[in-house]
Amino acid sequence: MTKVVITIFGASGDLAKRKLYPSLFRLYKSGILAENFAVIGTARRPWTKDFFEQVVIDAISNLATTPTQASEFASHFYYQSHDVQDVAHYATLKTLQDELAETYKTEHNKVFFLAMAPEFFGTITDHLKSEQIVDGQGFERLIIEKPFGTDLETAKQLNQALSETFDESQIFRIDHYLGKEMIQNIFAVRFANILFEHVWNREFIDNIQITFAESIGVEDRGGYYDQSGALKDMVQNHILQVLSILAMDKPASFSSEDVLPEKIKVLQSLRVPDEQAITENFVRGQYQSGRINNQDFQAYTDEPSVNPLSKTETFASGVFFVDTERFKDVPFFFRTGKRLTEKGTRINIIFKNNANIFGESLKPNILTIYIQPTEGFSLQVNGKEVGKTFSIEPVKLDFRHDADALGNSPEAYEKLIYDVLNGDVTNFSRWQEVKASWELIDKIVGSWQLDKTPLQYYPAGSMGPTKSFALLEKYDTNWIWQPDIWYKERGLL
Ligand SMILES: NC(=O)C1=CN([C@@H]2O[C@H](COP(=O)(O)OP(=O)(O)OC[C@H]3O[C@@H](n4cnc5c(N)ncnc54)[C@H](OP(=O)(O)O)[C@@H]3O)[C@@H](O)[C@H]2O)C=CC1
Ligand SMILES: O=C1O[C@H](COP(=O)(O)O)[C@@H](O)[C@H](O)[C@H]1O
Repeated sequence: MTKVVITIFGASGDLAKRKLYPSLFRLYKSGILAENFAVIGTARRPWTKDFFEQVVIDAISNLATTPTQASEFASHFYYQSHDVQDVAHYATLKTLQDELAETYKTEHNKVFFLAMAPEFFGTITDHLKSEQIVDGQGFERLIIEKPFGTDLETAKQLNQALSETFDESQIFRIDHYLGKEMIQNIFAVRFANILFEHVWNREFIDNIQITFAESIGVEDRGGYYDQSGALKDMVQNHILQVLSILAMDKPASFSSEDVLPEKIKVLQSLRVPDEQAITENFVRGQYQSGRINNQDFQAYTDEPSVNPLSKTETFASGVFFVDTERFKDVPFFFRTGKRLTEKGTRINIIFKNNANIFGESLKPNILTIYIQPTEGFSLQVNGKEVGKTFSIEPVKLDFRHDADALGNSPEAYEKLIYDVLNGDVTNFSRWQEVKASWELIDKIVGSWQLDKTPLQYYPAGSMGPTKSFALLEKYDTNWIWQPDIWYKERGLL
């Protein structure tokens, strides 16, 4: 049971309501948060404690077993109307925090969750220090949301600002993909199976394919997204984090002290492409109007808050190389985009074909890690086709479940908040990782901004521009995964 006061900046926002309150409630139901915790919610709007409690109750209504359970949980929530730019408000916050520490006997342990626009992060942490809300008593941890900067320079400035108040071990940079069940499961697949551990290298792996496909568009986030684009929104953080887990060397133990340096080593070993390699090896796309599941969708440039002349990419694809002994010259292909055929987050590890005794070319072994919407693994292996003659056919060993149907698969945020309460930084991005990934992404963004790689258009409901398929053909391979509809349209299913 953790003793703590958690202060949420941005308590009236979307993230707080959709993710944070349900996650805190699950931790409450499982007893990790019990009597000795309180939550201070802050935002500018003038809510009362009663109103805030009701907001929290509404946010957890589908998770609570009884109304009493929901209201007991919500009674731990306190609201403080607060403009983060106004120093005077921090004095009131300090008083409330000290009172709650006494009332709930939290031993002055504190967590600060910055669930607001990143431009406020530095201001908040400065005031937390100057007004002695961070006072050196108990544990003091800071959780911050993405994006961590918009390029290397702004990321450095932000990091410098945060480090005036918190040291690196106190900063938890959220990448919610690191809280996903199947992303964490990559560690188990790689290091708990002798079957994979010894073949996880350039000698046996031909290529790795990472697909993070979304069928949604930019929804109501056009303003943010148009300044960001797929590369910064999904690749700089989530895809490179996942790649670092896939490519890392075996850590001496499964502790943050051993795991994180291995991940950092991968990100620092990413080959930085020159101009020519960027043009040849990376694809940027933007969706036009199209149909998904018999529904019409408008083009990206017609979305609200998007510049009608925007050249922002809603799709990014390419190939990364990790110059380590383990993976030198093995292509790590990736693609991610909005308004693609369907939501599908998965990783395919394609093994090399060995010389065989059967006199025919065989299909490769393929390990697929399904991240969402279903979770699980499959392994394509070759077997004998049933019958009198002897021929080989690939079969799939498949283990999958629907995370929602299972109902107890903890939300990524629940797992990550649990880690913060335990002071475990393993599933958070360290500054050196962020720095290394921006160094690479800045290079590509710079080239794209000069329009050296032409923007490719794709219809909503497709799997992105044809150039993304041509890229893999250049490397004598294909995207292993396509949605069923893709095969149907080509008469292959
Ligand atoms: N929503 C999501 O699913 C995700 C969000 N994120 C990140 O999380 C952060 C928050 O996102 P989201 O919840 O969607 O944003 P919202 O716009 O929904 O919420 C912003 C919050 O900040 C408060 N706020 C704004 N200005 C001030 C101010 N000057 N002083 C005090 N409070 C202020 C708002 O309340 P009020 O207006 O009352 O002041 C509101 O509570 C962002 O960094 C975003 O990138 C990351 C991944 C997913
Ligand atoms: O960080 C982000 O992630 C979501 C996709 O997350 P998922 O958990 O639903 O796969 C993406 O839609 C959003 O643009 C991006 O900011």
